[in-house]
Order: sequence, then C-alpha cells, then structure tokens
Amino acid sequence: GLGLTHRKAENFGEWYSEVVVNAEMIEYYDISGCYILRPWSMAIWEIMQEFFDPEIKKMKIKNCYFPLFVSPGVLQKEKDHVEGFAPEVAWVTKSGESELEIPIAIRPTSETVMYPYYSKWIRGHRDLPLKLNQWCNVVRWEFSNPTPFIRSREFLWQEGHTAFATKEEADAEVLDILELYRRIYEEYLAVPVIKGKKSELEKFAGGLYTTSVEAFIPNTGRGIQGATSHCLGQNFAKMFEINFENEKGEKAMVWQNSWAYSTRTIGVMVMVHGDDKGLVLPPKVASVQVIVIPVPYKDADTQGIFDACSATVNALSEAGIRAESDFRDNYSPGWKYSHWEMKGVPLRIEIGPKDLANKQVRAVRRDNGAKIDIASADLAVEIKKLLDNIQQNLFDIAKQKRDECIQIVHTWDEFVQALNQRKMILAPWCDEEEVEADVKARTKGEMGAAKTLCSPFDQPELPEGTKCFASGKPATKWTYWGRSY
Ligand SMILES: O=C1CCCN[C@@H]1CCCn1cnc2cc(F)c(F)cc2c1=O
Ligand SMILES: [Mg+2]
Repeated sequence: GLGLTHRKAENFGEWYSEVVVNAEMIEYYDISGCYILRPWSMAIWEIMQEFFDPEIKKMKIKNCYFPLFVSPGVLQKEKDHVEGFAPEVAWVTKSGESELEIPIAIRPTSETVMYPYYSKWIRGHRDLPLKLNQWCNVVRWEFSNPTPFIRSREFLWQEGHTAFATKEEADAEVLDILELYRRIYEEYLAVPVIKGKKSELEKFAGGLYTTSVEAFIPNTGRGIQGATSHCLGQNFAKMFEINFENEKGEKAMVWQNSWAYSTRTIGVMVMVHGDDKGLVLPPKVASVQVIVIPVPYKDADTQGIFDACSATVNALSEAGIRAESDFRDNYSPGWKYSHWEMKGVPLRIEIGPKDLANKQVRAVRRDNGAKIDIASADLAVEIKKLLDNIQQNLFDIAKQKRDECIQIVHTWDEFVQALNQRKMILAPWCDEEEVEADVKARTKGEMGAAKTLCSPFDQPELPEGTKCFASGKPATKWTYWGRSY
C-alpha cells in the first residue's frame, strides 16, 4: 500500500532509500553503487542545468566534450593527486574476448584528459583565457556505503576547466563560480549553504586552494560538500607544460581553476526537505508544480468537474506554471493525494461539486498542509504567490533547522560534546595541518572522524589571544568542523 514504512527521525537511511524509490526518482540497479535516474529526478537535474549553463555562457565559458577514456601514462602523470585515488579508478582491460595490450582508465575527473590539449592549444597570451566546461558522467569505484545521489560509482556533473594569464583572473572566477553554486542551493534547492575555504588537509591535493559550499544534514548531524571551486595555481601548468608567451615576450605558465557540482545536489535536497509523507520539492525545481485532481461525486456533474480541471491546468500553464491533471479513473482521489504527496508536488488543487458551484478551487500546500480556497478568477496570480511562498518557507525552515545545529565551542571538551550531539561545530583553530590530523585521530570511531568542513569567508570576530580549541596554540581563524559524508 501507499505510505512510507520508515520515519525520517527514526531510521534516516531506510527512510531516504524508500523516499527516492517511492517518489519514482531512483530505480536500484543490479550493479552495486549504480542507480537509474528516472524522469522525476532527471527533470531536477535539467532545471538546474537550465540555470547554470546560461550563466557560465554569460562568462564566455564554452561547452566541449572530451573522451571518457584515459591512457594510463597520462593519468599517472600527476603523482600526488592521483596516487591517493588509485583504488577508485575503473579500468577497461578487454574488448570482446581479447585482452587489451594496455588497460584504459575510465575518467574519474578530466584534468589529465584535457590538459595535454590545453598545452597544445595555448601558445600566446591571445589564446587566453581558455575557459571550457563539460557536462558528463564520471566513474569512481568507491567502496564506502553507496547512497543514491550522494555517493555512487557513476554520477553526472559539470566540470569546468579554465586557464588564465594572471592569478587575479583565476581568483576572481573561483568566487564567481562559487556564487553560482550558492544560488543553485539557496535559490533553487532551498538549501542553506556556507561558503568557505577548505583546509590544507581537505583541499584538492593537486591544487593551490579549494573553496566550497557546505551543506548540513540535521538528521544525521553530518556536513556534506555541496559543490567545489578550486584554484589550481600553476601546478598543472608545470606538470603539463601549459605555457604562453606573455606581452613582454617571456614564457609564462598559466593560472588554472577547476570546478564542479554533481547529481549529489539532488540527494541533499531530498534529505533536507523530505518528510514522513515522502519527497518535498521546492517549486523552483519541481517538474510538476501543481497537480489538479478531480473529485467527482456520484451523480454530480462529472464532465463539468473534468472541464474545470482542464481549464485550470490551461490557465496555470499559460501563466508559466508547470501544472498537470490526474484524470486516471482507476485511482480514488484519496489515493492520488497520497501518491502526489509522496512525489513531493508543491501544490495540489482539488475540484469537487462544491468548488465548481462556487467557481473556486481548493489548493493544498505540500510543505505545511494548509488548505486555501481560491476563486477561479484569481487563480494564476494566487497560485504563483503560493509557490513563491512555499519556496521561501522551505528555505527559511531549512535555515532555521541548520542554524539550530550550529554550536560554537572554545575547548576540546565542548567540541567532543557538540560532536556527540550531532552538531556543526564552529571553533577557533590554529590552522595547523597536524592539529587537524590529530583531531581526526582522536575522534575516529564507527560514526567516522570529525574533520574540517570549511573556514567560512564570513569570519566572526576573533578576539586577540583566543586559543585553538584542539591545540591551545593561538587561533588564527574560525572553522566549521563536523562528521561528514
Ligand atoms: O573537484 C574537482 C572539480 C572538477 C574537476 N576535478 C576537480 C578535482 C577532483 C579531485 N579528484 C577527486 N576524485 C578522484 C578520484 C580518482 F579516482 C582520481 F583518479 C582522481 C580524483 C580527483 O582528482
Ligand atoms: Mg572521493
């Protein structure tokens, strides 16, 4: 029958798996860690893409497509960034019955695929900036617990790879892209995120520095990296000899960035907004924003009700609202209410004999269950206002819940206590790598160790003489810590 068998607050993992399946977002696949993205979730990916792609095009970033396959020599070219990842690389070793002479890797990310060609294409300063992006899949043969959208062996993402003549241009773009990622989360997915800089231990080892937007899942008390924007410095330019002749005729290395968001964004949204009735979709990313359901009554004017439903869908569609009707006669209205609530449709409109007679419709909100009667004459305007209100309400509630999880600490004992209370911890830190490594070692356990999530760009006041919570040394910055995905 309909309805979830697990409650979000009681068994989060089981609840999540059930929601993504019952909402028809995901179908499990016979290869572990791989999932089928059904139309209900693919539509969310497309809506985000319809925002992001035009935005990067405004920045003169062009789309391209590089091969899925990586030759081994090139992949291993960048020792310190790949060797840690080696176990995750998937390899093609055969074609048909015959062994391949040399195994071929499947891209886990495309730096080593693209940069030999950046080296070939970039000669003079007029070839800069070179700014390319690709929308593609990547494969990482992860072993830790696979989770739909959050951690899968294949996922969809966009990866941007840009090259500039100066560090200043690269630094600026890193933050421009990070702002787009914040907008994806806060304006589309209604999920609050924190912008900040990764620690030396957590950053992309191949780069100069990493910035990210960090989300938090209150139910599990875990942080999650929402998207990432790296400044690579000149590290890859050195490795792949990506030089150019600058205006003074000197040979100079380029400054590079790389940045990505992935289908993980969808999982974060499900985790943050979902409830015990199922998925709750923010209107901005809902492929169906309004579902119109006829409520015929035995001898009442059934055709009149159906006509009113069609007129309602047409009026809303003409106003740019994504509305559909559910005319299936083999399901009861009650069954349909539960079905579309499970799928997270933000608004349901019911039209019964009384509504017909009063020339009104009854709207029901998915976020708070409120029932609102609306005169058919004011329909599109009122529904648009309701959808905007739902979008804002989902963000406000998520932000309030996330803020309730933030705990400021000053000492180790406070830190450990906050960690056990599943908090997102804001602590003054000396920013020394071995101190972070030590915190990881001291907090190891079956729940996973605590690590830095990011040092927020928006730094609170740090009074002179404040001590690092972990080392007692002079603190130099406030940093968010927590267990994470
Ligand atoms: O995170 C991004 C943005 C988009 C382009 N790539 C960067 C860094 C990716 C870091 N990373 C992440 N995961 C990896 C997994 C592997 F198996 C592997 F060989 C390499 C990597 C790897 O380099
Ligand atoms: Mg990884």
